[in-house]
Amino acid sequence: MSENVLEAESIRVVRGDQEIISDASLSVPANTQILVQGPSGAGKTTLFNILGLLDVPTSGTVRIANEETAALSERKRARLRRETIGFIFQDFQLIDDLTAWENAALPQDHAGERDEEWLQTLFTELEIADRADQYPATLSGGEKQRVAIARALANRPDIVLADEPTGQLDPTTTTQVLDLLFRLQDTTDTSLVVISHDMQLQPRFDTIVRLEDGTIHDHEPKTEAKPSIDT
Ligand SMILES: Nc1ncnc2c1ncn2[C@@H]1O[C@H](COP(=O)(O)OP(=O)(O)OP(=O)(O)O)[C@@H](O)[C@H]1O
Repeated sequence: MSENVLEAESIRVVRGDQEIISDASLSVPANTQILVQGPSGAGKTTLFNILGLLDVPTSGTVRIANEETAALSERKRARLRRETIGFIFQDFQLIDDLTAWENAALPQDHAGERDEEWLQTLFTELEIADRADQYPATLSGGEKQRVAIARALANRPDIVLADEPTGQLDPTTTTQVLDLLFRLQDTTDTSLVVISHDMQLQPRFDTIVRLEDGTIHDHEPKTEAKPSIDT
């Protein structure tokens, strides 16, 4: 049995006549932080969608919780996604007519079971307990992203995938949101995979992977954590 929470192997993605990802492999061990960095147009969002089971590759395999996902029905993929992955997006993707609390509870509601105590812990840790009844339109960008972090962790996922999570935040708010995200990542034993073009995020991560022209070029592990990347 592999100890990796996610393994992507030989991923190739072709859309129309364009090869967006040529041959990318990524292993994500439990409780690690990985930054996938690359310039605009490198294929980061495409890779994010593949790793998060939101899209399927042209070829290659994605295993999550040791489950090979290629042959799964859309229903089973959705269930695996809900049970094992939390998502954070650049534009927050909160639902306007739900309160902060209701937005964060959505993954639990989809799974059929509310855990109000865990939600309360998340809101307290993220310092938004006093914002629970507010609607997204009345929240700042940093508060919206903290609600999105609560939503990502609501079902205690093995892995949190974040696509440019600080892209709409100013530098001070970026620091605050990342501090909270890393603290929760550590206390929940979740693996965090952040996809971003922002070079300033680098010093905070155990492992940095570069995605360029659809290919993963190298990785720079800074600690004993052992994510392995092959090109
Ligand atoms: N469905 C699609 N059909 C055709 N081309 C696509 C499709 N999706 C993405 N592309 C192209 O693939 C390339 C990579 O896109 P992607 O959004 O994954 O890059 P990115 O690294 O996330 O870029 P950015 O940082 O600017 O958001 C781009 O040239 C894009 O136009």
